[in-house]
Amino acid sequence: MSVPCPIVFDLDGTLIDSAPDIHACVNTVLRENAVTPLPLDRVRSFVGGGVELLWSRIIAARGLDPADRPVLIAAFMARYHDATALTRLYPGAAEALAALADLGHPMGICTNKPLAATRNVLAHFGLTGFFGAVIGGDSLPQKKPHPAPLHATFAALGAEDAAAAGLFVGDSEFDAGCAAAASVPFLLFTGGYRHTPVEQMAHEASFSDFSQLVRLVLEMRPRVPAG
Ligand SMILES: O=C(O)COP(=O)(O)O
Ligand SMILES: [Mg+2]
Repeated sequence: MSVPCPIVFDLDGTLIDSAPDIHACVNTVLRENAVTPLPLDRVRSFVGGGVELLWSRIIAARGLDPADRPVLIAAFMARYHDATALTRLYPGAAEALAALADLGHPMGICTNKPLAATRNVLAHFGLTGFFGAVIGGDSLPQKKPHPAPLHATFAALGAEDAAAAGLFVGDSEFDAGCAAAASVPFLLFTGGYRHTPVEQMAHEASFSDFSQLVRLVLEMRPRVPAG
């Protein structure tokens, strides 16, 4: 049989719905600074490019002083690094990961979320053992949509030739751009935090429910008997 392909997953908006925790941490910091809180939809629309971009958008939305950015980010990170109480796994995500692991797929995480917060949320949901490589938003100088984090995740899985063999599963424009820049086929989870209509995003296939994922992977990477 052919070797099961490596699969790299995005995290926020793909495996987990973490926007409610991000929203709560943001609003705690805003309240502490006597700034009007932001609605959940607004904060969710700011997620995808990492913590620095999140706060650039919050500062622009609330007309805050950009000079306060480092202090605001530090106050946010003190809460965010272990914030899991309001975060939920998307239905069927854990079952799909287990099924793909049972089929022998090496799996990794490539997220713009900071690494400490990533490791804490993976541990919280009992997912750590599924992933042979975890690259966070602060693991490298570059973040998605730069291709470097995705290349690094596949390399850490021992899959240097990821472009030919691997798959990247994500929810956002940052993921689609990263996959294209890295020449890795992209599976779009349509239930996450994207802004762009599905048909306007570059992707090889899409799914709206994790019960569809294993079949999709097997269709995209059929196991052909060797020889
Ligand atoms: O934290 C973010 O802004 C985005 O994280 P993600 O790359 O897992 O979607
Ligand atoms: Mg995402």
